[in-house]
Amino acid sequence: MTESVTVRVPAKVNVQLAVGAARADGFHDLANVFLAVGLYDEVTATPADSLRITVSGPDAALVPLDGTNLAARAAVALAERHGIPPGVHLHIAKDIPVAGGMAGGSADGAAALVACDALWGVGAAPDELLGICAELGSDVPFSLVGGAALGVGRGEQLTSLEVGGVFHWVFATADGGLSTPAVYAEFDRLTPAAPAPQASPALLAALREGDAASLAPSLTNDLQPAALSLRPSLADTLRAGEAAGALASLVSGSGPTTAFLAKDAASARTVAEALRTSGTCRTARVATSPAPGATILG
Ligand SMILES: C[C@@](CO)(OP(=O)(O)O)[C@H](O)COP(=O)(O)OP(=O)(O)OC[C@H]1O[C@@H](n2ccc(N)nc2=O)[C@H](O)[C@@H]1O
Ligand SMILES: Nc1ncnc2c1ncn2[C@@H]1O[C@H](COP(=O)(O)OP(=O)(O)O)[C@@H](O)[C@H]1O
Repeated sequence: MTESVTVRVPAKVNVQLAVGAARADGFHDLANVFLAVGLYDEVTATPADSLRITVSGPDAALVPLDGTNLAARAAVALAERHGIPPGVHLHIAKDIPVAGGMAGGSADGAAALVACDALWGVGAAPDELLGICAELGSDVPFSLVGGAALGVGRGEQLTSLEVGGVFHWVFATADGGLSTPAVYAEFDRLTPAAPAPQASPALLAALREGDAASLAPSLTNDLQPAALSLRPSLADTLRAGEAAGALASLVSGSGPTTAFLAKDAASARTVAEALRTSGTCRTARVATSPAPGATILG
């Protein structure tokens, strides 16, 4: 019997997040251009008598260990469909900021699904895995596939996008998270008549070309004013990164992590160092994109 399976899964940044009006079901229609970035969690699944979650890493204390953890929900969803008892120990080695707008929980859900599928020998088809991901959360399907994709509907209906080069990023993390529903509610308050969301052709072309200078002016996040309204100090972080030479800055998804696009690896290191000493963030990390989706290691 397989002893354990480890799956590595990336964080994401939304290079365009166009948000429409709230729907009857409470979700918002999106044109959500996801880009996977090379900051990773690893989820290891090991046989156990019952479902158990453990977490390591600097933010481990912020992660729920009960059935609300997206990794636990993924294991239960797969087990129920296939009539398998969900006996598994899932260990999450957490490096993605928690509640930071980088889809760390979604990443763990996708990783746990792939790990349990392999551990239990289920062999679910990719479409079944994607369907389970969409039930777990709007961002979870993207964590499974990685790379770059346009997400429509609530963000779960994906079309893969071509990326023609490597992009260099800096991510400034903040103390304390922001709640995704609270940021969407603030968006509704600030945007009484949101137009239908549309992906930007210029942005898609810049991704295709792999050209950071063309991507920079196209980066947009409709949730940014709402995140700044709830956390005004993020404006200082955005200014600090731009002053240090970033080509562009934006809030990552619902925040409060802020993302800075750099010209190259050396510029990314300079921007990160300036942010670390600026006093406007907790820390700053460099990462490149695109990155592969949930991948079994070894
Ligand atoms: C904003 C984004 C951008 O990619 O991510 P984060 O920045 O939080 O990581 C996503 O839309 C977050 O997706 P995810 O975190 O999976 O959300 P879900 O679990 O599906 O939904 C949580 C809550 O967010 C709101 N929500 C989410 C997606 C959507 N299209 N419209 C919404 O209004 C709803 O209030 C919903 O109850
Ligand atoms: N495996 C997980 N890792 C992190 N948070 C999780 C996880 N499972 C559930 N959560 C819950 O999801 C919330 C949002 O976390 P996260 O996915 O990291 O942020 P975001 O939605 O901003 O990208 C957390 O505050 C936590 O309560």
